[in-house]
Amino acid sequence: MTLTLQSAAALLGEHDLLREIITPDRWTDFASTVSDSDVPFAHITYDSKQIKPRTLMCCKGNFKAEYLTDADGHGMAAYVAEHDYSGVTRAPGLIVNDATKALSLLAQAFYDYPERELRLIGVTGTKGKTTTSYFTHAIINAMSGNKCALFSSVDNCVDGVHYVESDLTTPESLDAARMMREAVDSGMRYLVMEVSSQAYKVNRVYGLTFDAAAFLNISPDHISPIEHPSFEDYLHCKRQIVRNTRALVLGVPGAYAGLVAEDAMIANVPVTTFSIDEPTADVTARPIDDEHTAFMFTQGQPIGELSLALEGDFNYANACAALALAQLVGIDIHDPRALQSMADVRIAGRMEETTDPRSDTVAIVDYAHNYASVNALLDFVTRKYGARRPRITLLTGSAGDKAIDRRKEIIEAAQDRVQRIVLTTEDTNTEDPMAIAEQMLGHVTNPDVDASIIIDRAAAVEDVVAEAREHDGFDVLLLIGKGDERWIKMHNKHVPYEGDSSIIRRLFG
Ligand SMILES: CC(=O)N[C@H]1[C@@H](OP(=O)(O)OP(=O)(O)OC[C@H]2O[C@@H](n3ccc(=O)[nH]c3=O)[C@H](O)[C@@H]2O)O[C@H](CO)[C@@H](O)[C@@H]1O[C@H](C)C(=O)N[C@@H](C)C(=O)N[C@H](CCC(=O)O)C(=O)O
Ligand SMILES: Nc1ncnc2c1ncn2[C@@H]1O[C@H](COP(=O)(O)OP(=O)(O)OP(=O)(O)O)[C@@H](O)[C@H]1O
Repeated sequence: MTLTLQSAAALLGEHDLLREIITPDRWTDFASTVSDSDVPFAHITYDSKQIKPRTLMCCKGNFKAEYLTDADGHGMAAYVAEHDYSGVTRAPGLIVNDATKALSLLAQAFYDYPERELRLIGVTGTKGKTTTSYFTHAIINAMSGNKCALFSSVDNCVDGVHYVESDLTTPESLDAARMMREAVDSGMRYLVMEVSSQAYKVNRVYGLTFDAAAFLNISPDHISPIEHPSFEDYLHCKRQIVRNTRALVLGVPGAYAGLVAEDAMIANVPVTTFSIDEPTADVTARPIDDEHTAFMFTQGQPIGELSLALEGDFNYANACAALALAQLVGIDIHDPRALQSMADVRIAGRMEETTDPRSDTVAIVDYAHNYASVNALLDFVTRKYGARRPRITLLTGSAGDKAIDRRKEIIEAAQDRVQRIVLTTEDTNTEDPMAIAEQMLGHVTNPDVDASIIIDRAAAVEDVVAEAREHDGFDVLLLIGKGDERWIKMHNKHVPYEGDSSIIRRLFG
């Protein structure tokens, strides 16, 4: 399909989004009466700085009229917006009820519906989206000759070769449609994508139907003025994936899993359950040794044994979800290559464990940054190292401007299970890092925990390593929340940072 003003108006009309078309001379319902309405658009964008001749400009979010001041000079052919901008442009405006929904639909049309040429897999949940996406990607690639694209919060890959660091967990709808077209043109036949609650909140996946989607788990997170006003809103947004998929993979037992199963029943969507705790689930994994270094996977009958490079019981749960997803898009998960494809998957900054050659110390760099993940990480440490009675140090901060509850929850998850807490800078953005650290310190109520603040994150990592080296005994250092990221978000900018993983590599040699 070639997108023109006429076809755009028709599409928006079909979805009951079009209010009217505004030109400087008159307002109309009939797109065909607008000049050049049958001439295809050459470009589509949501950023006025990208306008070129014959661009369809989609104005959404905190858009300001002044952004369009030079738009006519740059060749804007038309705009889509919730407001009338005829005061600053002579281009026709498609005025809509909801600009983000319009953007998603128009982007899919502009790029000729690439999602219809891909088997689409979506992964949502509070924790495990990235890991499950990587596992699913690995299985499908192994079984399809590398024909699987990936959109994740770590990076995106549209051609099976190049991985590009991503900005968002779920890309803006227009970027997603463009990357899906690139993926199809590069020969990809599958796409695995993480779907955040924000993606549904701001319509980044509006109009997309997944062939298979996973609802992994849910726990309170992402509640803040710029994300979700309440847990109810967060869960409601995540639940939208159920009615936008042809088949659902559901983690059980789990908070609200019953509600999500009801959603699926109402939407007539078949459910495949997975679990490492509930033996009656469809896909399960059970440890085969006391150390939990390998698990047996089953789906009615045994699938096989697997030892993951990514340790932690929760990663075996993520692997169950990945198997179920892959099967739903036609992969034979009983072929041993499917299971083994996950064995060596590593994700930068997740469960990276390094032993200090100079002392009895293990450092784990991980991306845990809320109650559920800190708890899961500490379960792992207890299981693996508990018998050695380690002195556990948690180095953490918490993000600024968003997910405010994490500041308390991280401390609550950790304070009765660690001996030392060092509070430091995370992506504090427009907030003062010291203020966040002090808030977190204020939540420490266990008098036995030695808690303090070292604001400079690199210095904090160096300090906890030095402390462990001086300590006479076994130490486990948990450096969480930044993974392998080489920047810290401050005042809306990415400020270069050496990275927790690379500081550990430098110190441990
Ligand atoms: C709340 C939210 O979803 N915000 C996203 C949204 O911003 P927005 O539409 O309000 O954009 P804006 O930056 O205010 O600007 C308004 C519009 O003016 C345009 N503009 C701006 C300047 C100019 O000169 N000309 C111009 O046209 C911009 O391109 C934009 O389209 O659209 C932008 C891209 O189009 C996103 O970058 C931005 O994400 C912000 C940065 C963000 O951090 N979002 C977080 C909360 C988020 O989405 N997180 C989730 C993960 C969390 C989870 O796991 O649930 C995620 O999926 O990443
Ligand atoms: N199934 C799970 N249950 C609990 N914790 C998990 C699970 N999977 C991963 N984790 C923990 O959460 C951290 C982040 O994992 P991952 O990146 O896969 O999740 P995510 O949902 O993509 O997270 P985010 O939305 O914060 O980017 C891991 O480093 C680990 O500590």
